[in-house]
Amino acid sequence: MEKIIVRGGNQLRGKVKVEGAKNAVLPVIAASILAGRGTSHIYDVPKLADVYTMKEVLRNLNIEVEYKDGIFQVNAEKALKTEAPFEYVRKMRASFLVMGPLLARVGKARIALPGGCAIGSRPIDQHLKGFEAMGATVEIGNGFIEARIDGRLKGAKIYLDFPSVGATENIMMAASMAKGTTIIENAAEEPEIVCVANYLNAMGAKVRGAGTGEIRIEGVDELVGAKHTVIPDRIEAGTFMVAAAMTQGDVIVEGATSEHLRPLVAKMGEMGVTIEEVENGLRVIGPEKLKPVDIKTMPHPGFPTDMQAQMMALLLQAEGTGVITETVFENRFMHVEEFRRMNSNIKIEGRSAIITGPNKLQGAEVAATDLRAGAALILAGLVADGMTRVTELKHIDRGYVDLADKLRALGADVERIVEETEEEIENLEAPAPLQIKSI
Ligand SMILES: CC(=O)N[C@H]1[C@@H](OP(=O)(O)OP(=O)(O)OC[C@H]2O[C@@H](n3ccc(=O)[nH]c3=O)[C@H](O)[C@@H]2O)O[C@H](CO)[C@@H](O)[C@@H]1O
Ligand SMILES: C=C(OP(=O)(O)O)C(=O)O
Repeated sequence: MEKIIVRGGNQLRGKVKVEGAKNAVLPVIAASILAGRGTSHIYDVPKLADVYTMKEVLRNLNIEVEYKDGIFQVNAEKALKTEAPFEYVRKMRASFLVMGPLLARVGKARIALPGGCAIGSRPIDQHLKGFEAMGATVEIGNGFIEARIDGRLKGAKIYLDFPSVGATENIMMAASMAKGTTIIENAAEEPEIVCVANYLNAMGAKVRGAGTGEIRIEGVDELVGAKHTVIPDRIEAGTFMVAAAMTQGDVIVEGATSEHLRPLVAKMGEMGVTIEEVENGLRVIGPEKLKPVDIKTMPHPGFPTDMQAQMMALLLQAEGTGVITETVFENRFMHVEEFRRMNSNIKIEGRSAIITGPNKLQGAEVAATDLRAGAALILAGLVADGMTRVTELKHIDRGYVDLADKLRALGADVERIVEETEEEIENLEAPAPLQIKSI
C-alpha cells in the first residue's frame, strides 16, 4: 500500500509551478469529440489519473488519442461508439461529460449512471433537463442513461436550477452543434467554463457570454480539431498557497492567477497572510499568527468548495473560532473525522464546521476520504507534531501531480513510500507453489 509520510515542523520556501487545471482539461478533452475533422492538440495537460481515465473513455469510443510530454492529441474522425461503461464513470464522474458531445455528433449516448460519491449524491438532472429541452429523449435503466435524438439537437432556452459546472459544460458542448440558438440561464461562471468555451470557439463554435450567468450558443454544422492551452489549476495553486501560509513560509506559486483566486486571496488576506502579485504568479508569506475567518462555499465567484478542506487545515492554526459553511455539496466534511484523529477541535452543526484554534496537531495515520480531503491532511501534517501517514492516495492522484515531491522541493519533510500491509506481508512470505517441469 502506498502512503505519504509527513513530518511536521519545516517552513516552506522557494518556487513551485502549477499544472494545467484538472477541471478544465477533462471537459476540454470531452469537447474534442465534437470535431468531425482534424486533430486537436491540447497543451499543458497534467499527468493525472483522471486524464488517463478520460483517455481510456475516448479510446473506448473509437477515438484516436495520444498523450505525450503534456500534449494530448485527439482525432475523432472515425465512426464513433456511443457507450461509456461503469468501470470509467465509477472512477471519475467527469466521464459523464462525453454525453453532450456524443449526442451532438451522433445522436446517441449510453453512459453508466454515475451514482453518489464521498462528497454527496451528485445528481445529473440538470444535464438531462438540458438535453431534453434540446429535443433528446432520455431513458434510465439497467444502470445506464441513454439519450437519443433523430437528426440534430435543437437550440433551446435552458434555465439551470443551480449553476452546475458540469451541466453548463455538457449543455454548452451539445448546443455548439445544435440547430439554432441555445441560451443557458443561471449558468456556472467558473474560469474552467471560459476555458472550454474558448476551445469550442477555436474549433469553430459560436459561444458568447461564458464566464457570466447567461451563455448564448449559436449552433454550427461542423467543428474541426484545434490547438488549445489549458488554464493553470487554481485549486492546486490554492493548495500550495495554504501550505506556505500554514508553515510561516515564503513561496512563489508560479501560474497562480489572482483573477481566478479572488475569494481565496481575500480570505487568506483577512487571516493575516501576505499575498503579492509577482511576475507569472503569486508570492505567499505566512504570518506568525493567523486570525480566524468565516467561510461559505458558493458557486464562482464565491469561495470554491474545492478549497474548503485545505482552508479548514489553515483555520486549525488560527487563534480563535472560525466557521466554514459548505453549501455546494451536502456531505463534504469527511475530512473532519480524520482531522480529529490529529487532535483537532472541530464541531459540526448541520452544514457548518466550527473550528477553534490554535490546535496542537499530532501526527496520526489518516485516510484521504476524497481528493481535496487528502491534500488537506497532508497540509495539516506539515505543522503537526511527529509523523502523519496519509493513505488512500488514489484520490489524491486524481487531482495532484507529484504533490509529495513538489512539497519536498519547497523544504517539507514529505515522502511517498510503499509500505506493505500485514496481509500483503503474509502473502509475500507464503512460499511460492513448487513448479515441476517435465523434461
Ligand atoms: C470535473 C469538475 O469540474 N469537477 C468540479 C465540478 O463538479 P460538478 O460539475 O460535478 O459540480 P456541479 O457544479 O455540477 O455540482 C454542484 C452542486 O449541484 C448539484 N447538481 C449538479 C448537477 C445536476 O444536474 N444536479 C444537481 O443537483 C450537485 O449535486 C452539487 O451539489 O464543480 C464542482 C463545484 O464547483 C467542483 O467541486 C468539482 O471539482
Ligand atoms: C470534487 C472534485 O472533483 P470531481 O468533480 O472530479 O470529483 C475536485 O476536484 O475537488
